[in-house]
Amino acid sequence: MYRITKEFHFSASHQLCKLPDDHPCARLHGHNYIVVVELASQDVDGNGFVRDYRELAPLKNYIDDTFDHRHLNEVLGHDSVTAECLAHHLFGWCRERWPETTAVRVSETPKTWAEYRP
Ligand SMILES: Nc1nc2c(c(=O)[nH]1)N=C([C@H](O)[C@H](O)COP(=O)(O)OP(=O)(O)OP(=O)(O)O)CN2
Ligand SMILES: [Zn+2]
Repeated sequence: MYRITKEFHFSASHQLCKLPDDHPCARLHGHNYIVVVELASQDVDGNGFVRDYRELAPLKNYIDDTFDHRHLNEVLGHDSVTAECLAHHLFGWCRERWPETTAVRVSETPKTWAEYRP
């Protein structure tokens, strides 16, 4: 099995309104998010690729246009935009376009990662 990953970055605000008032993440705050998409395949194509990294450019465009420097509660229309939620959302977006998508990971801070892998 071959696996490839590509990393994307964006900055955004969010507020986890379901958390208790004394939880710091219940306050409006922001992160420099990192997104990693993973694709896997038993075989490579004639170029030796699972998929050309350059074909993942639409994900960069989607992230830049939809999430970068925006308020994620407004973008996704709810008050619980966790890293898990973002990983799940972006997994669905990628899987629709690239069937070899196996996982999406999202980092909010240098110490944390959430992954969606069905
Ligand atoms: N499972 C999850 N837990 C938390 C999420 C999340 O998306 N999934 N999100 C948050 C906050 O939005 C934010 O990410 C804060 O995380 P935290 O680790 O608390 O960040 P700190 O830098 O404050 O951590 P320190 O331990 O103080 O370094 C919270 N939890
Ligand atoms: Zn946060």
